[in-house]
Amino acid sequence: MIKVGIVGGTGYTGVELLRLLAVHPEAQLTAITSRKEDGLPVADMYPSLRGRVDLAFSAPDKADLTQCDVVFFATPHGVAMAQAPELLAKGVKVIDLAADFRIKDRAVFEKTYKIDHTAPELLEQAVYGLVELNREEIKKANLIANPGCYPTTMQLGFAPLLKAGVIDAGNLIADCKSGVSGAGRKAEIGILFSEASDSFKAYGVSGHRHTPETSAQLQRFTNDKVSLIFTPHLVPMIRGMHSTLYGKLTKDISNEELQKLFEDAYANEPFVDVMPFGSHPETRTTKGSNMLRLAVHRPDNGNTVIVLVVQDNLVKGASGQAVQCMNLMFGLPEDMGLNTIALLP
Ligand SMILES: NC(=O)C1=CN([C@@H]2O[C@H](COP(=O)(O)OP(=O)(O)OC[C@H]3O[C@@H](n4cnc5c(N)ncnc54)[C@H](OP(=O)(O)O)[C@@H]3O)[C@@H](O)[C@H]2O)C=CC1
Ligand SMILES: CC(=O)N[C@@H](CCC(=O)OP(=O)(O)O)C(=O)O
Repeated sequence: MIKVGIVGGTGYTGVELLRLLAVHPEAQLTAITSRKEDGLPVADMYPSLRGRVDLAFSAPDKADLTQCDVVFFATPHGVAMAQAPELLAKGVKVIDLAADFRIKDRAVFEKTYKIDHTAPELLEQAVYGLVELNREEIKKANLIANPGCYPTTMQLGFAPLLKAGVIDAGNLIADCKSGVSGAGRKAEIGILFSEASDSFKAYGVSGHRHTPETSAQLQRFTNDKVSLIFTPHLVPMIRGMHSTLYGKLTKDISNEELQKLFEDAYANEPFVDVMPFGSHPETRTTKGSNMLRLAVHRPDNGNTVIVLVVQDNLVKGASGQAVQCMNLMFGLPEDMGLNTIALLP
């Protein structure tokens, strides 16, 4: 059994890790931290876990994380970088759901997150945990930088087009919508029920921290300079993400060939569903599951290709993706513990 620690077990991605790992056949939950809920049984806070998780939360400084085989950080940016060096030195694998190790360029990270990086020596060894685009590296990794939720949709949607060289890398547009759980479990005016439940708005339009992360990763797939415009929106739902991606075609290519690019790219992927050309994927078809669905469109057979991508931000966009990485890092079947079908309606 793999002994698992979770730092930040009370947050949304933390409890999602608990939901997935409590029924994972090879995972043994060993330590779950919370600064605020030290000593409280996990199932008292989350009764959905009654009979499944019999641990109590412990304060991070009391939890002996070094006894774990792997520690997930489901914490704000800046927490994992403080503890990862010691854990890695003691042979514990680390999977960070925050951004501490996602951007290789320290200066870009510090400018984007306005945090001084305290473990820059680990940036090079960290492996970006987007399995479909980085599987072999993840298998060998000790330190995973789990991708952001929006970047997962943008990369899986744009990558096949960039790899095939059929769109203008300098003209990528992503119009993305997230459910409110994407903002985490915290008290903040903008995510109160009466503020967010019957309304719809864009945010971060002049610059969101996921743009440098996504651009740097997409740059791996083309020699042309990537230029991405990314506009996130907050939608009145709890879970779910819908990204509408626009690319300008630069090659003469048929709709069938476009569709085939995606079908070939994801033919053997258990967690990417390429729907028939012209489909309209719905976020609810991914709710609670690790599946990401996408569909290709080409309005009026013109020179714009549109890729619609949906996922559950807390599963494929965060904790499910992290467990997918864990499975690979420990030589387990990639889909172990992740085969839940989405909730409908
Ligand atoms: N929500 C989402 O859809 C996604 C989130 N992410 C990323 O995952 C990470 C976690 O997100 P989310 O679960 O939404 O966040 P939440 O705000 O819901 O939870 C944060 C957790 O971290 C703990 N925590 C906060 N500060 C510290 C600290 N200094 N040291 C130790 N523990 C701390 C909190 O518990 P306590 O205060 O009791 O210690 C809490 O359990 C973030 O970096 C986020 O950006 C990534 C993809 C998607
Ligand atoms: C709705 C909402 O607020 N979403 C978050 C995205 C959270 C996330 O996945 O990103 P990181 O891990 O990079 O923080 C936001 O836009 O900040």
